[in-house]
Amino acid sequence: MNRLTEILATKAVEVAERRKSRSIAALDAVDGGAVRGFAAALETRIAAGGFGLIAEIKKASPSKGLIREDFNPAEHARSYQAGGAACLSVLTDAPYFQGHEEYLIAARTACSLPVLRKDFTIDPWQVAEARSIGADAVLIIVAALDDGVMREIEAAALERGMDVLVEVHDEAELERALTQLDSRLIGVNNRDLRTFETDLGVTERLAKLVPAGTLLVGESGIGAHADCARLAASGVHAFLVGESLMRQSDVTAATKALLEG
Ligand SMILES: O=C(O)c1ccccc1NCC(=O)[C@H](O)[C@H](O)COP(=O)(O)O
Repeated sequence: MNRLTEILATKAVEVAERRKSRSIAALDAVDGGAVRGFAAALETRIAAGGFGLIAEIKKASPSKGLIREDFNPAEHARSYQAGGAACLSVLTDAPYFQGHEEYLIAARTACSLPVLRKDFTIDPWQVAEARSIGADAVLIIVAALDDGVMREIEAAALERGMDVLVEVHDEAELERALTQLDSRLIGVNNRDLRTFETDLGVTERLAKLVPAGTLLVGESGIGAHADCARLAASGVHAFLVGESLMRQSDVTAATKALLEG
C-alpha cells in the first residue's frame, strides 16, 4: 500500500466516525462567519504585479516528521499576513500532520486572510464541517477521488460560497480536473504523494497545458524566492508554501524574503 492509499484509508474511518455525531444540517446551522474570497485574494495580488502566496500552517508531515516544535497557529497567521501572504492553508489532519480543527479556527481568528482547510477531502460532509469551522476553501486531490465524488465535493463547496483548490500531479489528473470540474483554481503538487519526492519541474511541465483563465498554484518544495522566480518564468504566480516557512525563526521576514527576494 502506498502512503496516499494508507492516508485515505485512515481518513475514511475517521470521517465515518465523525459523521455519526453531526449531520450536515447541524453543521450548516453553525455560523462559520462570512466567507473570505480565497481565489480572489490570490488574483488581487497577482493583478497588482506580485506573487499570490498561500502560506501553510503545518506542524508536522509524513515525509518530515515534526517540523515546528514551538507551534502557535495564531502567531503564525499574524506573521504570514504581516509578511505579505494572500491566503493561509491550515493542516487539520491529526494522524499524519498533527493538525487540528482548532488550529484553523485560531489562525483564521487571528488575521483577515482567507483560509484553506488542508485535509484529505473524501466526502461532501467534510465540506459542511470545514465551513462550520470557518474555512473559506477546501482541497480536492484528484488522485484521491473518482469523478463522481470529486464533483459532489466541488458542488458542496460552491453552494456554500467556498472556493476549491483542485490538486493535480500529472497530465491525466490535470485532464480530469479540467473536464470534470468547474473550478479553475488548480494546484500542481510538486510532491508525488506516493513517494514524497518533490520536483519543481512538475509545475513547469503542466503549466504549458493549462487553458487561459486558469489560476495555477505551484505547491510543495518551494524554499526560496529563486524557486518562485523559476516558476514565474513558466507563467505561475501563485504558490503554496509550508515547510520552508514553518522552519524559520522570523516568519514575517522569511515570508517577505520569499515574496520579494
Ligand atoms: O508534506 C507531506 O509530507 C505530505 C505527504 C503526503 C500527503 C501530503 C503531504 N503534504 C501536503 C502538501 O501538499 C504540502 O503540505 C503543501 O503543498 C506544502 O508543501 P511544502 O512547502 O513542501 O511543505
